[in-house]
Amino acid sequence: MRILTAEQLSEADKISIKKQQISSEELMEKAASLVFKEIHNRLQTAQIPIKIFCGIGNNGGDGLVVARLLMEQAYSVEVFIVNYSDKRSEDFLSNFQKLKNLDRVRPVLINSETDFPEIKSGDFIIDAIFGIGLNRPAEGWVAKLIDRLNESGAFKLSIDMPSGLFSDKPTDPDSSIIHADFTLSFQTPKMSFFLPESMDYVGDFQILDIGLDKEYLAKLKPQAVLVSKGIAQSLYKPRRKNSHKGDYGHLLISGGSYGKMGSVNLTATAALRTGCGLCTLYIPRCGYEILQTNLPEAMVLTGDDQDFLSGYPEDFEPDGLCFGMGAGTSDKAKTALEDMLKRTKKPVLVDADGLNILSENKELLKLLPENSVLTPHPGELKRLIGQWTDDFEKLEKVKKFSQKYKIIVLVKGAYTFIVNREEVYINNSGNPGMATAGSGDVLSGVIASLMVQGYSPLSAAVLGVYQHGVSGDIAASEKGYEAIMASDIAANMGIAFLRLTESDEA
Ligand SMILES: NC(=O)C1=CN([C@@H]2O[C@H](COP(=O)(O)OP(=O)(O)OC[C@H]3O[C@@H](n4cnc5c(N)ncnc54)[C@H](OP(=O)(O)O)[C@@H]3O)[C@@H](O)[C@H]2O)[C@@H](O)CC1
Ligand SMILES: [K+]
Repeated sequence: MRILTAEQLSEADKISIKKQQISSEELMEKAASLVFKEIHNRLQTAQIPIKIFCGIGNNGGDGLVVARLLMEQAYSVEVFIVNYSDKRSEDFLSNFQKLKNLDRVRPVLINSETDFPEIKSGDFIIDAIFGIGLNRPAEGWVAKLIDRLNESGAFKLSIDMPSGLFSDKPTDPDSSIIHADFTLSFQTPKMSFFLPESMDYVGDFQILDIGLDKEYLAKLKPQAVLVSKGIAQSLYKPRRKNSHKGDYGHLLISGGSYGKMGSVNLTATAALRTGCGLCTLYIPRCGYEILQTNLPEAMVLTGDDQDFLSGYPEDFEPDGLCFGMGAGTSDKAKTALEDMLKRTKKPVLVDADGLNILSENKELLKLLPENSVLTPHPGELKRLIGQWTDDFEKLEKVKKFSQKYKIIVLVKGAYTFIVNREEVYINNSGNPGMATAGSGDVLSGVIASLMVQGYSPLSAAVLGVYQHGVSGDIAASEKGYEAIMASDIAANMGIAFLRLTESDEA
């Protein structure tokens, strides 16, 4: 699914109206009917008090249509017009008239704080105050109304956007923003739904296809692409019957230090569970027995230092390299990374302490082969690219960093972003149980394994992040969030691949 800006969507709105020869009022009726259907499906005419707060633009117009449709089904509905301006939109006005024509309804105008209704925690609030037309923070009594709705404890459903939240630029966290429990949004998800600073305002969300012109939408450059099962399936390369382990690549994983061999174990297990043909581990000597005993499927080479990574194996040509987990940031580990980068032209994956070494020795960034993959979590990212003022600036900085060094950069989080120069992919699989020690080590193993199996680094990153999330979702369904350990994510990778190749009908 492609993520578009407010400007692109309102343009698509106009073009669709023209091409489909419908009026904007008909499009509003269609969009709002879909919202009504979702509510009706869930409430099944339950007589709970529904309070709809409508602005005076088209988002408010949507709210008025939903109000009318709910009333036709005999729901208990009160309508409040948040009368913040006299510039009422045409479609608002025609739907306002239609609503007033129903004799049971008396929409209440809110012009100041004294007009605020009482809101109880058992109310069901529909928020149609502002949508994608928001162009400045909510102010004055409108801001106070938003705060009041938030404090009420009532369930809040936002139409298109939580009111007060910008869709594609930063919103001041001190401004008043509806804290929605659920958002029903039109046509495409919006960028702010996925960013750590704003995602909590959105609650759970669902996208309603209001039928904007597909041909036109396809031509637009998206802000980002939301990775779906379909995209993951299109990247997947089935294994051929007529093949042997040499066809699936030889991965070298370089990392570990005294007390941190578990990270290498996790990365290697994940890599093997993701299907690479061969896996060699390059580690300090203290890890030799540990890994040979724990993971007989992997081969082990050691440097000459007992406790820290050092040097790089002579006369060794793997198909791909993965560096950093548990490696520490000692001078020896730095030299190990430098030696590795000087010896290879193939894209590498650098994670964890490898990223910290790069942050402390920025000159090494220039040695990264083109299309190498970096997998920082927010702390590591900050050390690499410097501080940012908000999530949108962060993303711009990551894009520039990716362009400058010609590399692929992940921004790990609840939604992991995969940034390849100007292109951004957002992953939607996974769950909060995966916020656990070693989860990142497993992810590195998955992506690096795909890289040596002939996937392009970008495909490996997109498919790897998606599969890592699916595997975590399988673990969560079996164990619950709290009990997930990183090794469970590696262990379920096989089922995650079975799920990937299953059609949805099956
Ligand atoms: N595009 C689509 O695909 C479809 C869109 N549809 C619906 O239309 C919605 C967009 O409607 P919209 O453009 O009329 O804007 P909306 O969000 O109702 O705001 C109204 C006006 O408020 C104003 N304003 C802004 N900020 C303000 C502030 N802080 N405080 C006070 N005033 C402020 C500003 O006007 P201004 O005062 O700046 O002239 C703005 O124009 C969209 O979210 C969806 O629900 C569907 O019906 C069909 C398909
Ligand atoms: K809204």
